[in-house]
Amino acid sequence: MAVRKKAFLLLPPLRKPKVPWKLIHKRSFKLVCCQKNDFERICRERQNLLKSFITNLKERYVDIYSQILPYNRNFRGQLCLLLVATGTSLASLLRLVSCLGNFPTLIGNGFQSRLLVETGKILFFIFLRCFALFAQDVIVARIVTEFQLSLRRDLFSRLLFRDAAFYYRVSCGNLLYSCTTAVERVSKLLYNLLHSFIPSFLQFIGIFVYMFLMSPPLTLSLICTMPLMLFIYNLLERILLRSTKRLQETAGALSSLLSDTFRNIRLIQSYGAQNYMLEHKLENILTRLRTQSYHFEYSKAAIVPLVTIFYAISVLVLLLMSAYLVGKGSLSSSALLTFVSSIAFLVEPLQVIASNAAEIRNGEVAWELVREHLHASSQVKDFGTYEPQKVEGHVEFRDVCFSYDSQEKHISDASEYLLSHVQFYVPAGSKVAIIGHSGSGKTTLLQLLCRFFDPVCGSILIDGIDSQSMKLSFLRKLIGVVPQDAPLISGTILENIALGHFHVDMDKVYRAAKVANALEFITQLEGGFSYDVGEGGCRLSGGQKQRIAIARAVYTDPRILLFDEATSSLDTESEAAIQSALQVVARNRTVFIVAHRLNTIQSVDLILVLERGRVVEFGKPSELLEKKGRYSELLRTQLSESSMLEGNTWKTHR
Ligand SMILES: Nc1ncnc2c1ncn2[C@@H]1O[C@H](COP(=O)(O)OP(=O)(O)OP(=O)(O)O)[C@@H](O)[C@H]1O
Repeated sequence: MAVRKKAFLLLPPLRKPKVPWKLIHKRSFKLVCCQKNDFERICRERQNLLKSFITNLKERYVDIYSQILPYNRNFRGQLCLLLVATGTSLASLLRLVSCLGNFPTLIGNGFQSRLLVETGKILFFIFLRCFALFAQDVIVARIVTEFQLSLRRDLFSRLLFRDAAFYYRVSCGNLLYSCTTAVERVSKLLYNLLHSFIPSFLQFIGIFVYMFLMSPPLTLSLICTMPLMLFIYNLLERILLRSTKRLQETAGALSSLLSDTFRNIRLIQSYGAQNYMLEHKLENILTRLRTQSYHFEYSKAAIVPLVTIFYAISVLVLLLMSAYLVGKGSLSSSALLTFVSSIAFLVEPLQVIASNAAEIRNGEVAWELVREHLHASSQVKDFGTYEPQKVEGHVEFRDVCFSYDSQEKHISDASEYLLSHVQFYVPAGSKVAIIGHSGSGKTTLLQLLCRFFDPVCGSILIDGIDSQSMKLSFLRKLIGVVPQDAPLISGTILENIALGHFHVDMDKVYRAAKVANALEFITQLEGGFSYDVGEGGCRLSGGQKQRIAIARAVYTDPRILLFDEATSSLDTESEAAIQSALQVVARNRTVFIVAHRLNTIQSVDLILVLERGRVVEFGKPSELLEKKGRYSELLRTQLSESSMLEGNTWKTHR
């Protein structure tokens, strides 16, 4: 027992994944110096290390592939065909080797019939193997193409339904990278796995068993260098894994930079920031990319030569061993010839596996990224089922608190909330203006109403029903939104007004455009409703974009309308057009207007004043004016500012 204990302590420390080397050395040093009564604790520690080592292996080799392989729905049938083709190619190879082994005994006896039969057999098996390899290629190509398409579809559909918090957290470049390059890399991984890795592995096992049955001592001498080779291979794989991860992170950053640059190209050009973007931003990433690419390529390049060196050493050991065995008379020279001809077929799969190692690692890292997007859960849950026949549009906020980072940290103090104990009731059909300083939480309040985020506490009720108990798609149809920046998608005006509708009702489109005060300018555009608005609506003015966004919100005839006002950036004519559109649109609907300029909200029924996330005033405009509180103060400040501005303008004109 004591000897066993000592032996156990002298074992090299098991490597726990992600434990730095220094720590491992410290640990092994402690192991050697420890007291005997610490033995049980050390045993437990080692068992845990072993467990985590096995879990790590399982995660890498079993879990990843068990998730990727069944991804394709029609996978099983095609996989069976692939197994048949692989089996046929392997069997024909083994038969080929054995036929080649018979050949030396037939040489020297002229063209006898057996020689012809053996030649015919060899030809047949060569053809059979070539046909099986062709079938393998075709089946793998079909599996991989189907896999790639269904993975792209699935990823895109998951991303379309992700919540707003996700899109604030993950960069656009990362998402582009995941949907394009990462998917291609995972497909390449599957291709390598089915086309090279599994057939090569099966070929290796088949030839190995065949050789072992022929001569166990020679086979063992051949593989005596294998543990060392596997160790080196494993080490290189780890290095590859690390550099692949870094490389993919940098590639994601590059995609982010590119999408950011092209989206904001006019801003960059107008500030003359092209050289800054090129020499500072891009150069930084390219330098990182260069270093990481070299690191990756060097490790990749080292794999095949190392495998070949170990192969050469194994062959030398084999030659020595065979000389000894032939000399002793326990191995015939024809058996030796068959054995040697088999070695080429044994080494070929090893080289294939080694040369594909880098791409397999690349694919595994890309899969981690894709899997994260596929399986991460949304913070906003769609558990509600309630879909009432008729909705009036009464809206109530009941003691609502909210913070954007409530998911990351626990909030104990109410003052840390962005919106704190917000409480108000808006009867159906009312027009409410939400006012307050920039950053006071006005837009956030509207985002909560649409359930882009859920409150940390309290509830939001529509017609007295908690909005979380309603089906999310129903709730979103109930609410029309005109955001501050009035975003448009690339396509025609028609597509933008009837966004998301497969069947377009042209009468409704005309009516929506008319009430949004957009019909006149649309009919003047070339192609009218078929006019292409360009990427993000870049071929329209700010006021035109706003009016199309209003028409879009009206098209679905929502009970509640949210308007995040951005009229301050428009000229007086566009602003007047939008204001009059709003007057029409607002009829018979509950409307929330985030107002930045108080002169635009003279005809509202209620005013809600937000200050640092708290409702400081709520009521009819006349009541609030009488009260002489925050609203009248804000109104006075804005009026004096605008009269000063007008005075300045007048002076300049003079
Ligand atoms: N996705 C987000 N993640 C973290 N913080 C956010 C996020 N969106 C907004 N904020 C922060 O929340 C606060 C309120 O933002 P919000 O857009 O609601 O203000 P606002 O009153 O509408 O401002 P403005 O009048 O300037 O549009 C701001 O301090 C802002 O920095």
